[in-house]
Amino acid sequence: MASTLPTAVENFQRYLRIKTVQPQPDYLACTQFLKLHAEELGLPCTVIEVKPGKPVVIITWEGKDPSLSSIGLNSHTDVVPVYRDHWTHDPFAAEIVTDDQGEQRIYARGTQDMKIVGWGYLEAIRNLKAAGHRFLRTVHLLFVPDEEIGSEEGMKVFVHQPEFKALNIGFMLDEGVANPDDAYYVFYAEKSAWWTRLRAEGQTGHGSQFIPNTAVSKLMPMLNTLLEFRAKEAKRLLDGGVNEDDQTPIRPGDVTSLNLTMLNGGTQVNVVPESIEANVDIRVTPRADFEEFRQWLESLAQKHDVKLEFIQYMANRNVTSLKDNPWWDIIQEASKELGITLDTGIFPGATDARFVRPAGIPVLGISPLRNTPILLHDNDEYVTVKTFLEAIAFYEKVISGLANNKP
Ligand code: MET
Ligand SMILES: [Zn+2]
Ligand SMILES: [Zn+2]
Repeated sequence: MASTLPTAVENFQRYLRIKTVQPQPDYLACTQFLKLHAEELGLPCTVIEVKPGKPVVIITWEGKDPSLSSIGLNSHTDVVPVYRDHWTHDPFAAEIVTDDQGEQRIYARGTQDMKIVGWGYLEAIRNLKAAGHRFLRTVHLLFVPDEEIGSEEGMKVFVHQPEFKALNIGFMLDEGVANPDDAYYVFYAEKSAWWTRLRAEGQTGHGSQFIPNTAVSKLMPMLNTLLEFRAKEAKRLLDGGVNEDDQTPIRPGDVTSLNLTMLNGGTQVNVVPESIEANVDIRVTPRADFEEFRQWLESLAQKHDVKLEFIQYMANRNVTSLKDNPWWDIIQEASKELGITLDTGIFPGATDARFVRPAGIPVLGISPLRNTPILLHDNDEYVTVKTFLEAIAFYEKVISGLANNKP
């Protein structure tokens, strides 16, 4: 039996169906869609091309006192690729399927990361506006490109442009991650992504011979050392100890993670490869000594005659303090009223907040996903309709509070 879905859910499905999937996101369709909804809302929509074909879409709801600093509601529009064969549902159909608990699940790439956030903001604004509210501060919805590939033509550049400065953002919300437990995670800092390319060159020859000095014999020992380090950090997390400096329990943001994500080399099975390349996704916790860790990596590379290059490198210690932070107080108050528990920590991945915090703007990362398995970048990514509707209610409360924060 077909049940009627709230319009908000149907809109969300439409947003999910836009293939903003890397490496060739359909930003054109996405921008048109956002413009259409801005028009429906009666709100001005500005499109700023950070680089040709890389649009930042800003929907603005002006406050009663536009001279006050504004509220930025940030979300990226791009999503990561899928392994289609491993999905049981079309990742871009946004099909709704009822699960064993009777919950309606919306399956689509980007449901969790992070279209639920962007669309949650938008539907919250729609409801608030329809209810006749008008707030003190201006609210800007920012839909930004290319976060999933490092933001080189996204927030990383935009944050330095005059158009960003003109938004006069005093506080920003961005993404977090789903929590299998009954609380929303709130992130005040994040780990630094060091995307590392390792390349070894060596002697080639016949695959039947014991060729000395091969590329593989150089790279492998280095990779093995890295994987040992990985196991040590994983164990530290699993053992459930405490952080030395402040005695808080060790969480994913408090350890350095590392994954060998790409391995390339070789031309034919019986030819010893002249070169081999490994890409390693390293996420360094802000609790680590960046300089010391970097030196360790570089000395390892040197020892094994491996070339090391950082394709993405940030030594980011920027933290949004939760002490004496009125924005945080407002979020806590709103959550309390809704009976939603918050759990604070350091984000294990990277978000656009790492470019915004250094501009002196406090940013908190929240994805309103509780009692939800972590499926970002994974197969069969989904959120439930119930979760999406709760997200809208959460943002309504939070946005009202933030936008009415008296100076
Ligand atoms: N958000 C993505 C990630 O954490 C891309 C960030 S670019 C370092 O992998
Ligand atoms: Zn994301
Ligand atoms: Zn992501």
